[in-house]
Amino acid sequence: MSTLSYARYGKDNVRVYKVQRNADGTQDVTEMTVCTLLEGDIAASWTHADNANIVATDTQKQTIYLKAKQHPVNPPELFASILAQHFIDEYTHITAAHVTVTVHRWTRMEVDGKPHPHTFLRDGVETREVECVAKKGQGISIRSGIKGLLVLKSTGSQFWGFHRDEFTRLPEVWDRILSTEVEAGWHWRKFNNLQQVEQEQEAFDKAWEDARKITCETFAKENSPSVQNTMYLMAEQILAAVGRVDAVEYSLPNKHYFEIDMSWYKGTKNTGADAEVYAPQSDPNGLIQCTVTRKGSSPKL
Ligand SMILES: O=c1[nH]c(=O)c2[nH]c(=O)[nH]c2[nH]1
Repeated sequence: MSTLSYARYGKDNVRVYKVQRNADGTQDVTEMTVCTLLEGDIAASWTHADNANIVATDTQKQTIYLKAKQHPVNPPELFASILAQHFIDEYTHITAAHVTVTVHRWTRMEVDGKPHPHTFLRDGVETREVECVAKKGQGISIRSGIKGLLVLKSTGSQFWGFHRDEFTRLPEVWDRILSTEVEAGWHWRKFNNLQQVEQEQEAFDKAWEDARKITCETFAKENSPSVQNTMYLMAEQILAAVGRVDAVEYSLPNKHYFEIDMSWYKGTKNTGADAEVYAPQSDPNGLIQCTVTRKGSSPKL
C-alpha cells in the first residue's frame, strides 16, 4: 500500500515587470520572478486522476499578472501576502499558499550627474527575496532575504587558533583575502492577517536596507577572526535593528583565493607579505551557516 504524503503544485519562474508613472514625469520600475505553490484537498489529482480541484498552474500565472496590475508590487512582502491570501480566500479547498518573490535590481542611472527619470541599470546579480506562506485560519508567515551579494576584502581577515590534528594542512593566517556571496534571511513574527501586513508594510524596506547596510559595513569594518564570528555579529545587529524579526539566518560560502608560489622562477617572491597575484578558486569552497534568534525565544521556522 502506498500513500501520497506530500503534494504541492503551482507555477514557478513567472517573470513580471511593472512600471509606475509618477506625476512629476519620472518612472519607477520593478522586475521580479514569482513562484506560487498551493496545498489543500488536491490529492485526488495524483491518486485518482481527478483534476476537479486543480486550479491550473496557468490560472495561477494569470492571477499573478492580474494582482500585479490591481495592487502595489512594493514592498514585495506585501505583494506576496496579497497573492497568497487571495489563493486561500478564493478557493475553499486550498488550505495553504506558498509564494516566493525574487526582486531583481534596476538601479536608476545617473546621466549628466543627475538621476535619469526613466533609465536604469542592472548593477549586479544580487536579489531581494521574499518567501510568504498563508494558511487558512493561521495567519501569514514571511521570510525576507538577500541573495547573490558578492563582496571581497583584500585584507582585514584572519583565521588562526583552529583545531589541529594529523589531518590538518592549513597554515594559520593573520592576513588573508575574504570573499563571499551573501545569502541572508530574516523571519518576521507571524502576521495575524493581510491587514496587519498592510499596516506594518513600512518595516519591510527599512529592514532590507538595515540588513544590507549591516552586512556590508560589518564585513568591511571588522578585522574578521572567522566567517563564523563575522556572520554572528551581522545577525546580532539585525535582530537589534528590526524588532519584529525573531530569527536571522546567514549562509556564506568562503570563496578562497590561493597564493601562488613563484619562487621556481628566478626566486620570485609572491607569498606571505609579498603576495600580489592570487588564483581565485571556483571550487571547492567553505560553507558556513547559522541561525541567530532572540534569547529565550524559540521561533518555529
Ligand atoms: O573563516 C573560516 N572558517 C572556517 O571554518 C575555515 N576553515 C578553513 O579552512 N578556512 C576557514 N575560514
